[in-house]
Amino acid sequence: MIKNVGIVGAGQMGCGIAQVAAMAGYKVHLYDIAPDRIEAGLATINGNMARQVSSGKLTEDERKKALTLIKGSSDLTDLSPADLVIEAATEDESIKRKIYVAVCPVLKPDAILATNTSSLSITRLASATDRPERFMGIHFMNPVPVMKLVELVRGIATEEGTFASARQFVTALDKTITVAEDFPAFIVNRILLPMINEAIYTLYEGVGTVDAIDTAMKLGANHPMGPLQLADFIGLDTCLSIMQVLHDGLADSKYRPCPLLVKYVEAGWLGRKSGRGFYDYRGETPVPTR
Ligand SMILES: CC(=O)CC(=O)SCCNC(=O)CCNC(=O)[C@H](O)C(C)(C)COP(=O)(O)OP(=O)(O)OC[C@H]1O[C@@H](n2cnc3c(N)ncnc32)[C@H](O)[C@@H]1OP(=O)(O)O
Ligand SMILES: NC(=O)C1=CN([C@@H]2O[C@H](COP(=O)(O)OP(=O)(O)OC[C@H]3O[C@@H](n4cnc5c(N)ncnc54)[C@H](OP(=O)(O)O)[C@@H]3O)[C@@H](O)[C@H]2O)C=CC1
Repeated sequence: MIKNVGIVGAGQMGCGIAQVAAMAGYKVHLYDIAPDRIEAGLATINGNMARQVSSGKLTEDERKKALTLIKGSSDLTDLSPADLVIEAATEDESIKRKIYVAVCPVLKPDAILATNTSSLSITRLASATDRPERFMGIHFMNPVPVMKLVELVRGIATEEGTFASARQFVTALDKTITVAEDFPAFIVNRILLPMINEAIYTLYEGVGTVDAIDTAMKLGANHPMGPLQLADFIGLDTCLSIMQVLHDGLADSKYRPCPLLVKYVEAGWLGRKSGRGFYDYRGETPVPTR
């Protein structure tokens, strides 16, 4: 029975997962290596809930109750009471593997460890843990409080009890589950990221400007965000990592990351989270960078 949830990584996804878990009544501990990340994350969660109170989706009492359920620290041992830990750190296999090596000795023997990875092999990540049978992918979508879908992904060793507990947890968050097999980038990103990468090629080849491409897809295909706006929202570092996993894992040149995407990431232009990507967010309204 899951009661205590630990989250590793207080970025946009970790904080979103913390928010929805606390709103469903789970006790949440948010861990990040950087204490300022945790502070900023808790402030974002507070702001999101305050907005929900103003729009009448949440009462002030519910907000206060949910907030008291979330604690944060940079001390890994605070994850020891967790029945389920969801790792939502940077999309980099070596970072995730190091986290598992550090976190496993702290956890209860029967605790479940899950990853929110967008693309990496669950079976390969599981091999860096001491509990492959209690390890799986629980892949939330961004923004977590708004998006209904969660992909569940089993590794080769994932036990049925682990899967059933994850299903029960995600259902309690009022999300809809889809099951994906353990192939690079699963279902959503296998389809979405090549589209985003193609939009970046469209920009790179001068077929259209940032504004033309995003307007075309918003008004011409009824997408809520243009693909370049969405890439900035996801994070260009994450988009590049997913394309690299698709390219390496499926060995097909159609997944070649666009050189312009590589250049933006090398510049540290990671999208909204760093203040600049295909748009510049440092002013009052986002301005296209091309
Ligand atoms: C990379 C991966 O591994 C997988 C992925 O996640 S891929 C990305 C998947 N996500 C998408 O494709 C998102 C596409 N975009 C959208 O659906 C919409 O633009 C959107 C839901 C993000 C915003 O919708 P919108 O109508 O333009 O904005 P807006 O009216 O301001 O917001 C709608 C609601 O969402 C909430 N919201 C918007 N952004 C939010 C955020 N970042 N965090 C929390 N809540 C947010 C708003 O507060 C608002 O809630 P209320 O109705 O309670 O006030
Ligand atoms: N962005 C998206 O749309 C989606 C992302 N995901 C996945 O979720 C995960 C997180 O993505 P997202 O939240 O966007 O990324 P962010 O960059 O917003 O957050 C990642 C967080 O992990 C922290 N971190 C890095 N190394 C460690 C470590 N060793 N221990 C603890 N924390 C660490 C980072 O800190 P610092 O910045 O200080 O390095 C940062 O706070 C990734 O696996 C991503 O693929 C899944 C669905 C959607």
